[in-house]
Amino acid sequence: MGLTRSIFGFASNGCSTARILSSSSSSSTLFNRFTRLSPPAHRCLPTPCRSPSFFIRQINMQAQSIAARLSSSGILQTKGLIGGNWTDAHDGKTFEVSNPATGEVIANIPCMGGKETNDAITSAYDAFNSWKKLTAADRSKRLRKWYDLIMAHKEELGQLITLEQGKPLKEAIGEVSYGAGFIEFAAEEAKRVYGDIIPSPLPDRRLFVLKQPVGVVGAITPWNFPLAMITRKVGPALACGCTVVIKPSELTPLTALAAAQLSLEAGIPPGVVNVVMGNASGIGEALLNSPKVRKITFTGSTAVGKKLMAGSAETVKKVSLELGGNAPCIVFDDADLEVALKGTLATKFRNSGQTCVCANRILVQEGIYSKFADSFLKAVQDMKVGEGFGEGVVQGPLINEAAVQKVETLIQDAVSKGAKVVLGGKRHSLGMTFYEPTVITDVKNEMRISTEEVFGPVAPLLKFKTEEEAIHMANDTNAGLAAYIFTTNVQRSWRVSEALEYGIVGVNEGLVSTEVAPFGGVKQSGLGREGSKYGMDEYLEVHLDLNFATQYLVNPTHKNEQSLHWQI
Ligand SMILES: NC(=O)c1ccc[n+]([C@@H]2O[C@H](COP(=O)([O-])OP(=O)(O)OC[C@H]3O[C@@H](n4cnc5c(N)ncnc54)[C@H](O)[C@@H]3O)[C@@H](O)[C@H]2O)c1
Ligand SMILES: O=CCCC(=O)O
Repeated sequence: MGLTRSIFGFASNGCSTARILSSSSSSSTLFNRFTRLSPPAHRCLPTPCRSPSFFIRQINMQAQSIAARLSSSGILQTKGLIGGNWTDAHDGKTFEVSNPATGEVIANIPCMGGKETNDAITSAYDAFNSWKKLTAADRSKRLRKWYDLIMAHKEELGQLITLEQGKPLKEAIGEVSYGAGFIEFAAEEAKRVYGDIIPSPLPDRRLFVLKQPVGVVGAITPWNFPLAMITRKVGPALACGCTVVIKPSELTPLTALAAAQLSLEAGIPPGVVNVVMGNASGIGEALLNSPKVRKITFTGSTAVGKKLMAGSAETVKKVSLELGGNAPCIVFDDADLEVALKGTLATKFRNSGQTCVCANRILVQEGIYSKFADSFLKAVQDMKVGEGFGEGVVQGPLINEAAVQKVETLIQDAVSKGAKVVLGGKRHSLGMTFYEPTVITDVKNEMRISTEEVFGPVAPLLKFKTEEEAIHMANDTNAGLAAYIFTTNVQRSWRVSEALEYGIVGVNEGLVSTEVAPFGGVKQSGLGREGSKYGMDEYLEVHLDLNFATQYLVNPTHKNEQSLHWQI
């Protein structure tokens, strides 16, 4: 118990469970390392003590001071948010959130399930009635204020992301700006939810098309972008007049809770934004089963997305799915080598390769293959791996042990089928879930490393001869999220881009995500789009008002003598 310290500076006491959780440094680390393998639902534990619930155990000085600053800034929350109230689980259970770089427990969070989710749905349903009736200008102002607050807390939110997700601080702060951008864009777009007036076939009818908010939205998000994957949904949902129940990943709930706290400060009324987390399947079932939830918006794996889509059928909910990718990155002989290298490195190693739009297969034409491979190898060799807060670090840890094991399995499979590891290919000497930046050559499109999403810092190089072969290889997958091509031939750039069966194609560009453009996939990479005006449509229903009241404009004594022809 002696080593257990809350960031508020006093030792917790009287909590037998806390004692169990805070055993010696090494066993604590080991415990956390392995518990991150299990589904969060299985990690629900009795609440260790009444308050505070935010602990940092055996942390290094840097993490400790970051935690203290985060706490004193008041944006840190460690309970669920239901109807504007910070809430514990009804049975007092909690689960641990830990730092993937060190295994240290950062916080104990209420382990919520179906009951709390139903409460959150009720709150969101009640709040919907008044939120949808605010003027668009009013909703816009509050969203703008939320954006401003997030940007004002950019550094702290970035630190929080690095603490719970592991990405380098610079990238984490970049995610905050990127994520906030979706709220800023939605704040502007809220004022432009236009309808239509359709020319009527009859003189005394008017046909108005109104756009109305869908209703209560269940938003389920992954751990790889703990803020941006939430704002990309919640910004437009709120702008359109919907209310939300957010279920962030149990691996990274703290950023979601901090963002929710800022939404309250921004004047977004209680119940409009709710956050529950803990038992993913219990929460999912409650969201799916409730007829009050009219929309499920999900970002995550294709397997879970399919389940949610099937589960939405019973109550016929609208569904948006942002699922896994298998991005080909095609480098043609005529590519500008510098541009191709820069773009490929950016798309491959962003977030330690844990991005749905990361290059999963790097297809290089035979004429430039050796030159590209040599330069690529040199650049990857220079990448600094370490804890996200470390100076000059460009690659942090993977999210958990399961992620490392997946990478290992895919590499073993590729090597057993003839691929060669030319760089890395093993765990990093830093231990934990750090993995060496890796380059593999002689990869074939049939290997598992090409057909499955790697989600790690592994660059598989494949060789191709012709443009047709490259297009065939690129499209030979069930996924269809992002693809990249590098060429200086303008005709080819158009031709190949349009032949690729993908929602997004980067041409001489490795970073394709922005709030002003539609983001989303085709085939099994998903349904719908996020960002831009298209992202707004996902939260709107089309309402037709076929209005005969205009008879009184034509002639006050006018009789309904004419009908639309299909009613005759
Ligand atoms: N297309 C995109 O925009 C996009 C963006 C980011 C991540 N992703 C994908 O997400 C995956 C990585 O994220 P992940 O590991 O968190 O994915 P995941 O599918 O395991 O989990 C995503 C979310 O779903 C929840 N969940 C899991 N089972 C559930 C259930 N039965 N009911 C309700 N919720 C459930 C999780 O707790 C989490 O909050 C990758 O495949 C990646 O490509 C896609
Ligand atoms: O992981 C997928 C989302 C990444 C992005 O928005 O660029």
